[in-house]
Amino acid sequence: MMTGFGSNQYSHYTAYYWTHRPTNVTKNQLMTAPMNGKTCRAVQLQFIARHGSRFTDASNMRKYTSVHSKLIESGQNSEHPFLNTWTNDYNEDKAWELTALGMDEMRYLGAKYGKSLYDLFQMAGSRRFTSSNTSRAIDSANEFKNGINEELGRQNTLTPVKTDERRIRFYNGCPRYTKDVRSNDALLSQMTKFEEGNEFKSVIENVKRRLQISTPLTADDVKVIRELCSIELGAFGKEAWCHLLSDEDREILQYGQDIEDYLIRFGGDPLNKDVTCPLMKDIEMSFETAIKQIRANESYDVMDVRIGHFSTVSLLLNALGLYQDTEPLKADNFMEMRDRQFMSSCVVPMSANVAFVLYICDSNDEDDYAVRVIVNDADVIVPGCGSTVCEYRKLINQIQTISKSCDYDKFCEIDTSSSSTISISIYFLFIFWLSYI
Ligand SMILES: O=C(O)[C@@H](COP(=O)(O)O)OP(=O)(O)O
Repeated sequence: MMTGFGSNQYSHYTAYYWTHRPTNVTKNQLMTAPMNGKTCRAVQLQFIARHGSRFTDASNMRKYTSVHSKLIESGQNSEHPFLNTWTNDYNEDKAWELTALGMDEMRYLGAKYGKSLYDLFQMAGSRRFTSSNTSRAIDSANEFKNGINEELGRQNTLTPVKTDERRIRFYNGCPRYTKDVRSNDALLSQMTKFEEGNEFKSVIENVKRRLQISTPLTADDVKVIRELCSIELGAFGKEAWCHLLSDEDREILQYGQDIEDYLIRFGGDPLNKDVTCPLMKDIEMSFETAIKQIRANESYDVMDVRIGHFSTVSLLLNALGLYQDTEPLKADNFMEMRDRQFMSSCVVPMSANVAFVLYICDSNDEDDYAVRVIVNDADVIVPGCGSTVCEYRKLINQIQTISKSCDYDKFCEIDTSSSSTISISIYFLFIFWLSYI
């Protein structure tokens, strides 16, 4: 169960451990970092993550039953006998909820950061935990806390989780982004085209061949089979459904989903950067406040944890300029993009996370701070930084390209000027017609 199945290309439904194996850290491993010949000391952790592995939603749970019935009625062959005994045991009360694996992922991450920044968290200072208002995000934040507490040998003394939709699911409260990106059929047409193309058709034919059935299957049917494979693996450690698809089939199915995610949740539209404004402002403010309070010798947030969703993390990574491909993901370039940077199962699996560790390098120099950026347990170089330990000013410059001049409420307004121009023209035409008759 820990390692998943096959190539683990399950896009949104990839469990964290399947693409990022658990590793051991040593106590205080992140407490120091080198910068320009100095040894810097950790003073703050900002941690932003997608919630842990979860169950699917209720409507998909129902689709499981209809696809299973379709296969049974098609007279599927005897090579997959599990289909004859499989029952849909998914309880709709569990829709969207964390699985045991998801809780484990978040506890693991909490323990990992608790251990690698042990001395930092022994310090006085406040801890901030924020999540969206979904139970999977709140539960994940609590599991992360449990992991830290276990590592520090403490009872549950950390502050409670606060919910804040605007900072965590900033993309949900923005009418312009919804209209121009999420509901933009023209933008999403690349994904639809890919699902109607030859690669996708070959997956459908492969599944039919394995089952020896002639009943037509749809793109949605094979997507449900892929989801059943990953959900059953993640929730129950069962892999029977996975045998209906090959690694190549999964790679094609993932590309279809990655096209959609690239378009609406990553680099596919310029608005995808601007919409991160509330989160980017919050990250900047958390750094700036901590630095100001450190200088004033005051207590500050030594830990600032935010737990959200796929889009929280993917939009943040895109805004930081990470995992950028030179070519866009499109319906006609599957083969060229096989080694792409933006591969959702690796970049944004369940529990995907971005850690910013703030360091002070010279307490006599007010501006001498650095930040180490760690994505899914690996150090990354943010563009403009030049190295994995980044001078604070350089990182803030990158963040400020979005946070500095953004006016989120104004940005999110839908431009009605063209429709109002049409209304005014119709009004004057009507007046003109009245005066004419
Ligand atoms: O449906 C999914 O897989 C994502 C997409 O939703 P947004 O990230 O766009 O809210 O949600 P998640 O599992 O992270 O809650």
